[in-house]
Amino acid sequence: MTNNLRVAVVGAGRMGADHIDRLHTRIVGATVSAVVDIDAERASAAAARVPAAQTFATAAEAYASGTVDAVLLATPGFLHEEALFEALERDIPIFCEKPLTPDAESAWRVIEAEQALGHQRIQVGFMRRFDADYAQLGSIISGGTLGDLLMLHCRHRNPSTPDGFTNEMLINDSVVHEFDAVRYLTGEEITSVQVRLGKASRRARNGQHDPQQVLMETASGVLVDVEIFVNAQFGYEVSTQASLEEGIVDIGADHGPVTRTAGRVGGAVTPGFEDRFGAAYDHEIQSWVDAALRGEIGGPTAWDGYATAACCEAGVRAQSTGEKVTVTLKEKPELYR
Ligand SMILES: NC(=O)C1=CN([C@@H]2O[C@H](COP(=O)(O)OP(=O)(O)OC[C@H]3O[C@@H](n4cnc5c(N)ncnc54)[C@H](O)[C@@H]3O)[C@@H](O)[C@H]2O)C=CC1
Ligand SMILES: O=C1[C@@H](O)[C@H](O)[C@@H](O)[C@H](O)[C@H]1O
Repeated sequence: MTNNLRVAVVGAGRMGADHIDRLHTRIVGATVSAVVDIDAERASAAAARVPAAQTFATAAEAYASGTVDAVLLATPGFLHEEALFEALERDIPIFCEKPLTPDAESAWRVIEAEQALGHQRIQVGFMRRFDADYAQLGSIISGGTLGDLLMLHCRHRNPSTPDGFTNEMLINDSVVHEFDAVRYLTGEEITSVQVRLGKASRRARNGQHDPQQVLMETASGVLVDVEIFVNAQFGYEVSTQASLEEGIVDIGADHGPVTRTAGRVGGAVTPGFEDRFGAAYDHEIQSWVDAALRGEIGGPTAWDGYATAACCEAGVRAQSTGEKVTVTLKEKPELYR
């Protein structure tokens, strides 16, 4: 067995370039052997930092080069399904940035393809599971010392959105993280999703109604509310307050020194997800590489991708109806139990 995973990174945009940098500088046991992007300039710019990496316009060309043992997909979510099939056909370790796919039907097709392979190959990029705050909250909840979890109050605020970030993407690209985090923290599936649209910010673009309030219920009745606000200007915030029978727990406050001087008190606001979740991304990719070298996966599965895609689909429907939409999942296949 090799002790160096040669990785092709497909999609060298904001997230792909960040993963290339971490694979090249901080991750042990892997090298970036190929950078794939339809935009040749982007591919070259990202590969320039990694002398050993070749650039390609398509994943197929990278695979044909014979230099690829595993693939990291960081193209937009609507392109993941086809790329996943292509990689599953080669039976190589796959790290797929979230979302697995944007809707339940396409996610289920991926599940079926992985089942046909007979073993798990896909790890989905829900990095919050690798964040220290989330892990600690998870331990408090599962440890039971504060009694049962009753409610979760979540805030998910981004400073602004890139061009092309649609109203559906508030759910499919942003709240998809809360869908996974809620499933992770409660150990339960989400049974319904409702979206409330109130007063909108004048900053919202591309047909977005921003902010939105997303309400969920889990199988045992835990109630969750999320403020998703993607043009919040001030900076980045992903924080949660958990109400348990015997106490309240907060995670996700800005960290760093708080200085009191000249009659003022304050610290720095987190600018973006790269800073808030930098360590979590490092842990998730290291976990993927370590597991891939053993022929396993090291994090959220295609089932997690499917279950969250079903929630996204319900959320997008709820955006237009305002009604509570039930989330119905197919039976969990043996491969994911
Ligand atoms: N886990 C997290 O916190 C985050 C995850 N993401 C996810 O990462 C993925 C990429 O997002 P961003 O980097 O923000 O997007 P981006 O738009 O910055 O980059 C996407 C790249 O894919 C390339 N591309 C498009 N079509 C392609 C094709 N057919 N073949 C090869 N390359 C192609 C584009 O030229 C671009 O360079 C998405 O799935 C997104 O949801 C994004 C931000 C944070
Ligand atoms: O995944 C991410 C982005 O795609 C999304 O657009 C942001 O809202 C999230 O905070 C970030 O983690």
